[in-house]
Amino acid sequence: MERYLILEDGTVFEGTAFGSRKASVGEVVFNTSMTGYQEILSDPSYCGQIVTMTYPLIGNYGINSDDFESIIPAAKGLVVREAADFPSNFRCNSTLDELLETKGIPGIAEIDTRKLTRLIRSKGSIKGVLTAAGEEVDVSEVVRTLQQTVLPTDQVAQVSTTHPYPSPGRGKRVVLIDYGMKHGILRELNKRACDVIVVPHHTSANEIMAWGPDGVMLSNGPGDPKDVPQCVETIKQLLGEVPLFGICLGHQLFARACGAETFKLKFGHRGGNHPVMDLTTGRVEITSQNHGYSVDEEALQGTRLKVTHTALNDGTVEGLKHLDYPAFTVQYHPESSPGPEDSNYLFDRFIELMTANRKEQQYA
Ligand SMILES: NC(=O)CC[C@H](N)C(=O)O
Repeated sequence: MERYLILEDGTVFEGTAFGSRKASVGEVVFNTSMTGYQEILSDPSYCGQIVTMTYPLIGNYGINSDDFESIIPAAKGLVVREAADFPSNFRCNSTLDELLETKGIPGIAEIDTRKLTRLIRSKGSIKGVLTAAGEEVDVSEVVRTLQQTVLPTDQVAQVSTTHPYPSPGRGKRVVLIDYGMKHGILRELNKRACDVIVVPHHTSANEIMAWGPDGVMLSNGPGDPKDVPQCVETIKQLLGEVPLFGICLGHQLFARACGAETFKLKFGHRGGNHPVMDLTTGRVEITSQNHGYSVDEEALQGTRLKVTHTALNDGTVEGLKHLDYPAFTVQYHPESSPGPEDSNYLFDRFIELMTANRKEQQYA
């Protein structure tokens, strides 16, 4: 059945519908990962976005019960060149088409994803509509409405947990602030025996400290860091009280809490092979990334933040540490899911930081 992807600049892509039959609106972005579509679709940071996969064959190993990064995928749509009809993998228990249908996410196939990606790269991330399957539309009317549409700014509230919950361990007590957490972060902490309490994004610093944490983890999440100023305030209050480790949105919120600025990148970094240099060691990590905003390096002057990592593709800030307090953050995804695991060591660094801080407090 036919379906259209219509962009706010008037470009129309005609393709075939799969997944949910309904229409949807979102910011159209592209991801260059060759595999990992299940993790990408279920990464809550894609809330409100229509994701284009640049790799031409998607769905070929199906969907399994192990690789979800959240229970309810929040992406607004999926755009592919070819959607595999007959997946083959020993873990596969449903098709991509079935998943998208049950979760109410529209998909479009047979799209020239190279052309679409080049368009996004030259014009920047752009609003788009996936039309309802089989429905004829008045393109100029759709474009006009789309141009006037303001996309929601409450994505963090949409995907964060509403109640605190434990993920117990016998090791370090970590309060994990859920701005739209990928399960991979929790998995990495639990793998290191952490006693994790996941809390909603609006939890106050007092409530967090009342759990007696050894450290606080600031998760990834969707949207613009400027849209959640109360989360920035909470981080300000936590800074210096407890070791902090932030990932992606957590990194951006931390930077803002320390007086830095963030800005929107033209088309973002989304993929599984982004090279990042660790400026301390000179070592290059191949990283998994998904972000549309970035910390402004120039605005770091006058703050107590030091750049620890930079992106080799465009030189933007990829890691920060605080010069006075035990706190560090990265823009990329050390939990991978999907992608290379080169930066997994950062979770060990967080454990070491918590241990060192505990010792310092004991002998203070
Ligand atoms: N993965 C993330 O946490 C993304 C952070 C933020 N929403 C951005 O797009 O930059």
